[in-house]
Amino acid sequence: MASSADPVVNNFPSIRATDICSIKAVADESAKLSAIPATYNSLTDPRQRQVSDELTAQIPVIDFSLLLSDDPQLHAKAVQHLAKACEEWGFFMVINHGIPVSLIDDVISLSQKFHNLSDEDKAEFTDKGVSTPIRCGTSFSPKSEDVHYWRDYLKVITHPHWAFPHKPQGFNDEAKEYCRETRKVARKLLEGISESLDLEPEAIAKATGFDTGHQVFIANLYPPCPRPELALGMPPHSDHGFLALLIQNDIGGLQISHKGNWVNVEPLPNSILVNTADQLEVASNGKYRSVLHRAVVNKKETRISVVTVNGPDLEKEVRPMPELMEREEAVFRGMKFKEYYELQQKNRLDGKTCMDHIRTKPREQRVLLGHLKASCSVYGNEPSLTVIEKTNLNPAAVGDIVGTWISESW
Ligand SMILES: O=C(O)CCC(=O)C(=O)O
Ligand SMILES: [Fe+2]
Repeated sequence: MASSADPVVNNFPSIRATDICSIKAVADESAKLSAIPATYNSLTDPRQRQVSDELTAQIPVIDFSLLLSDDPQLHAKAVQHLAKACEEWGFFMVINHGIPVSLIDDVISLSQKFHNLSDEDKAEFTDKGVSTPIRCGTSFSPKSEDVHYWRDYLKVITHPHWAFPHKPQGFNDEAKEYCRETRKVARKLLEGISESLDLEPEAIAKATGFDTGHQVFIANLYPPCPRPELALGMPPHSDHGFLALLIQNDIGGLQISHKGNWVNVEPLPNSILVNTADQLEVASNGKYRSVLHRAVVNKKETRISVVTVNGPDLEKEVRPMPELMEREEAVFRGMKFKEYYELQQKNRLDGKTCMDHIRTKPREQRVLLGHLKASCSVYGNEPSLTVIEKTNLNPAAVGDIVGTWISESW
């Protein structure tokens, strides 16, 4: 096991993400080295590196054209598939989404070009706080972190008001088109998800102001890392809105948590990867749990991912849908989305802990964690199985909690 006492880690001068503009520049300079700064050593326990490869092929696939179908039976099938994907995985690949491949390719290559601009060229966009429409930086929230992440980011608030960097040339126009397209896909998916909860298709969008809602465009760059087994591009976390839509260059690195296992995501050609996010968990009253995910890095190649996170109106207070409350008890309290978003962005990214601020039933979780810790003389799949047996709980719920616990404790 490597630790900060490992000479391979320690022969690199200590670097804090607060003192650098990008990890890309550090990686470029250190390309021939075999070390990383100890401040980037986040995978301290080998158990955190375990991946369940056999689950990759089981990741659900949603055919978007069926969701749009005029044939009620085909549409109903698609809604059923969505329900299953949201309930069991919180993650799915969307095929036949209608977004041109050329647009996707352009957005990825322009995102890479943006990150390749010099530090001076990017200086005007340096992250000056969560409410700034355009901000670029490195890691996640460097000031609040003990350990940093091997990632540079550009984050732009693209809806309800459009803002975007004016360079490199063409980026603004292509991104505008892409953001519009992904909002359309996200809205349709949200309609299908609404239906799958026995609500009117428009119900969630209307109650939460989706049409004046918040969209963030995030371009992530993960440079090659000399010790990928020690560093993470992004730690385990869930996203803040309803649905996050992700595209990437040909390099893998996204992993999702499924029943306590980390699973590599291998996208189908031309698919868009979708994960359900925190506000959907709130609106569905905990039925569709936001998926815990992370980004791993590799030794040789630069990975680019582009995410649009599509959420409610910042001024709306999001709470479990009132129609669901006729038959259920609320497991979340309402919170203005602006407040939630700022909470999530300002702090250290830490599993799903941000949701603890709005849970009405944190006790249930603590009891579960107690069972889990007590039963955890083994690792991998077994603790979650033990907890499922002991508590008779929904395996997906246990998987989530196990994932959060793994990210907090290991
Ligand atoms: O790059 C990835 O695969 C994950 C990115 C991500 O989770 C995010 O930007 O929130
Ligand atoms: Fe994410």
